[in-house]
Amino acid sequence: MEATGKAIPIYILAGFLGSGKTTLLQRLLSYWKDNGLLPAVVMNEIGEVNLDGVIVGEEVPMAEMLGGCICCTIRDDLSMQLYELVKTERPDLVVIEATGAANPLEIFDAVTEASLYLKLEIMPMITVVDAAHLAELYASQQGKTYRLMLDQIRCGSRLILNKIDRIGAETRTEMEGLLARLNPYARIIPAVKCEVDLPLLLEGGGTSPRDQGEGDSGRDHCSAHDQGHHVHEGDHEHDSHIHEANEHQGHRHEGHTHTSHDHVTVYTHYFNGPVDSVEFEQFIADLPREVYRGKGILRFADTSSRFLFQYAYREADYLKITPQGDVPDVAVFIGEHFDREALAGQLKALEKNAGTV
Ligand SMILES: Nc1nc2c(ncn2[C@@H]2O[C@H](COP(=O)(O)OP(=O)(O)OP(=O)(O)O)[C@@H](O)[C@H]2O)c(=O)[nH]1
Repeated sequence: MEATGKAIPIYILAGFLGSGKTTLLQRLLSYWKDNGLLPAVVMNEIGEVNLDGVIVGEEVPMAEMLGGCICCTIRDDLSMQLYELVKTERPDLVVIEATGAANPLEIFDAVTEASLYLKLEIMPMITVVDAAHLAELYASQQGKTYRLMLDQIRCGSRLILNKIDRIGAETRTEMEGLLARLNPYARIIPAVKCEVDLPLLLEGGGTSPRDQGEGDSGRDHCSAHDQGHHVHEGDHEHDSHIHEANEHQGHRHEGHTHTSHDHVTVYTHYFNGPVDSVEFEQFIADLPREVYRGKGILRFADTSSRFLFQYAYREADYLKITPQGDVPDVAVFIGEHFDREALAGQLKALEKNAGTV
């Protein structure tokens, strides 16, 4: 067990599904590598395949936790994964990118467990917020997604208000004000594609209430957490808050299925062959509103290339890629209570039209 030596900084990237965590992760990894550091990554995907791993590339040491959410059923694995990663790769720092459906408090708790046998320094938590998505949910003020987003905002020490290209100036001012009210201690950084001043993002400790010796008004979900620079030494004072959060969100810690969060539905589709690009784009455009995230790798019948597609908050993006290694043609859809059978039927029809089944 690691008793001496330098503490390893642990960065937790929080933020709702599709907000831009992987986009930020890519920037951070390049930045650290350019500065001669070896970063390692723990990736958690609620689906069965790690497509973000394909984006990040093979040269970064990575632990994958698939098919569930860190904060629920597989959180006990996180400390083991961290331990293994640190022992085998000896990285200079570790980034944990949790599924966007995760409650950051519970990830924090899982990291705490690892700090019992590894010397870790938990760095200020970075939350990425999809500005357009937040604006829409703020207008309706309801739903589990909105509450989860609020929890993620309250827990961050750095809040990246991302995708400001998708909102107007007035909404941007409104959203910046909202973030400041929800979390008066965090640094708010507006951005497009998470293009932020990285040294500034990473610099300094947290601005947590404890650092400043202030009260914790407005941080009811994260008030017990010092998100600042410190070596975490088995501090358990946050437990009661975590249990509150669990009850509040109706989380279960056992009986894992693909719907480990009661409100989250996941459908993973493995393609039997290429599909028509126009038909697929139409299928994506017609996705029900309950599907809020989609990503995958597939082949189109009309080109020989493979494409990575991304769908987040009603915006789709296609990128030509050549994945390393053996990556299947697959698509993962995540949302709230959508009809998996219907989606499966539509995708099978696309395959049939292209003559692949
Ligand atoms: N319009 C716009 N799109 C963005 C911006 N930042 C990221 N995106 C796109 O949003 C999609 C999701 O980005 P990711 O970085 O994969 O999001 P994520 O939070 O890692 O997603 P999960 O891992 O599924 O939770 C991608 O298609 C990105 O290219 C932005 O500032 N503006």
